[in-house]
Amino acid sequence: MTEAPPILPGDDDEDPVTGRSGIEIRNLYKIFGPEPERHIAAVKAGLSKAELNRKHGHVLGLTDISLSIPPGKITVIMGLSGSGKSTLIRHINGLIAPTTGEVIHDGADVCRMSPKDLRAFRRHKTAMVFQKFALLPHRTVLGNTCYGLDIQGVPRSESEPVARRWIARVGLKGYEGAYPAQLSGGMQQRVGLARALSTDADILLMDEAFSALDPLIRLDMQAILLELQSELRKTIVFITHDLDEALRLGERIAILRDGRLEQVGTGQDIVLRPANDYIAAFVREVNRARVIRAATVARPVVAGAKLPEFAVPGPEVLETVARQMTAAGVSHARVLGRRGQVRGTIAISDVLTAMVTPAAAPEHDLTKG
Ligand SMILES: Nc1ncnc2c1ncn2[C@@H]1O[C@H](COP(=O)(O)OP(=O)(O)OP(=O)(O)O)[C@@H](O)[C@H]1O
Repeated sequence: MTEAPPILPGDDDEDPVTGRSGIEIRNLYKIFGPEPERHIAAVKAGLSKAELNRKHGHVLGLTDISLSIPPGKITVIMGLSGSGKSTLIRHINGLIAPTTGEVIHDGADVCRMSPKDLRAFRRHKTAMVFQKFALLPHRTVLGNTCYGLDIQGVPRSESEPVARRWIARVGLKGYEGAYPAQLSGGMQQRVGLARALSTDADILLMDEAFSALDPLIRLDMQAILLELQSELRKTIVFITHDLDEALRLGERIAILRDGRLEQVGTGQDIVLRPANDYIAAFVREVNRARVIRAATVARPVVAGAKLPEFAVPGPEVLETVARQMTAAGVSHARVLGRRGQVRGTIAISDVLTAMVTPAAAPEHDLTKG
């Protein structure tokens, strides 16, 4: 196949069980200000962000966030500026304590860990990739990549081979001795990624990690992340304010607005079944052909009917399916699941209709079950 790798955020088939623990965020509230506890009851009773600010001079950062972050998947947290994305991700590694609520990982509440346990959790279980790269200017690529292992106390004789491996994996072999100032933005963020991966942390927290990059470099980094993730299956929490990036990367997408969760679901869910007008407006301009997948539009197989010979993968996006069917000169195709099983059939007219008509797609949604 000559196509680019398909965009596969999704609900087509179950992912293999990774055996790792995810993150469970429960009823999280965060009020910023000198006396957050004084106002929590009023906020829980419905005091709005604007009222809290006007009457009491406190800022409501997060309101009643409950979110399951599954292990081994990329969960994207998206929202506009000020919606609470950074505040939420900082709760996950305990950089911020909630006013009330819990962040459970491996049976322990990150918000209530002792300083010692929290330090160990941050160093060994989580790694962060930042928007502004956060590389140390006086360290080489190799020195920066070793940094996470240095603070874990791993000797250089052990950390350097690991770091060199990851430097090669992110495409920077040969640059081990270069300094950050000698690298482009994209290359610096590859170092950021190599540094995060070197620690072997299960949880990768990526805060607008690609937002400072030029569009093409950004696409490149997204592709690198997806490729690495298909093998590593880390628990990744990726923050972005960019819907295209969210749809490309997110196996699960949580949309925040003013500190509240508006919708959580797959990219398909959000584009095809927006929970409210706000989300609908958000996704209106999305290129549906690059989001909706063949399995979503497929019709169930009719017993006894002859199956078309031409086959398309169920997780493939419609843009690619349309191209494949047109190139093959076929009007109908079988739709296959990830394991090669027949999921249904698809007509080119269904593909084209779903690409342009908001209501057309969910009718025969075979992505569930
Ligand atoms: N330390 C703080 N003190 C007071 N208010 C804060 C603090 N940190 C965040 N806030 C407020 O909490 C809300 C959420 O901010 P946050 O930075 O989490 O949003 P964001 O979605 O990450 O925005 P951006 O995309 O601009 O980074 C905003 O109203 C912000 O002003």
